[in-house]
Amino acid sequence: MSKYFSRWSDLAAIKKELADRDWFFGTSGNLSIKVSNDPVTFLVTASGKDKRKFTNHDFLLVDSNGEKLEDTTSKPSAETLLHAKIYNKTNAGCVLHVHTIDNNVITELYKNETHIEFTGNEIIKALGSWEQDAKVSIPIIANIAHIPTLAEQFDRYVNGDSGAILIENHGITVWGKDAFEAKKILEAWEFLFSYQIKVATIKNVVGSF
Ligand SMILES: CSC[C@@H](O)[C@@H](O)C(=O)COP(=O)(O)O
Ligand SMILES: [Zn+2]
Repeated sequence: MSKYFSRWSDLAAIKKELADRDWFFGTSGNLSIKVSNDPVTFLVTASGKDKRKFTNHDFLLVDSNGEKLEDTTSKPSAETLLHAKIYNKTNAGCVLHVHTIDNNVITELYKNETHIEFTGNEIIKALGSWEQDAKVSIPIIANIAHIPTLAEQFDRYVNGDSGAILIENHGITVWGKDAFEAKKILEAWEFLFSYQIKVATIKNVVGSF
């Protein structure tokens, strides 16, 4: 099987897992997987589709600028430029972007903060930090409608082969060396967001008595 088809099936598999989690509300979300390094090419989800549905037109191949390399009427994701920033700058092999209630609410809870820090939770090990009392931090950037401007802001925090960035009241983008790692990172952050929101809610309710 060519690399193209093998990567296609890897991306379809992760898309199915995220769809099973119901993380693709209202056509939101976009996913990509690297196909080649030199030149950089990657498969990215087609724009505007319901990512819970599975068709032969779900993904298209694009170049390092996010321009399509296939003769198709499909358009690459509106946020392809964010994926391109990661592949051009790091050795990441997979990028996942989802809008969840938790990843939106957490940015509201930490409005005016540039980062959110988490410590004291076992799931932090899934983010690669194994030491006692490890701290992890995720940046929050403003949600700018003009994608090239958003991509410039986003690029400031693309600093390693794996990582995650929150976009305020929009969603999260994570990346890792392959689909397995990217999904692990995504799930660990979503766990931390959900945990933090529940703790904050309980403390608020208890505090009001
Ligand atoms: C309807 S969700 C809003 C979109 O603008 C975007 O944020 C998104 O995640 C999906 O856009 P897409 O172009 O389908 O990749
Ligand atoms: Zn989005």
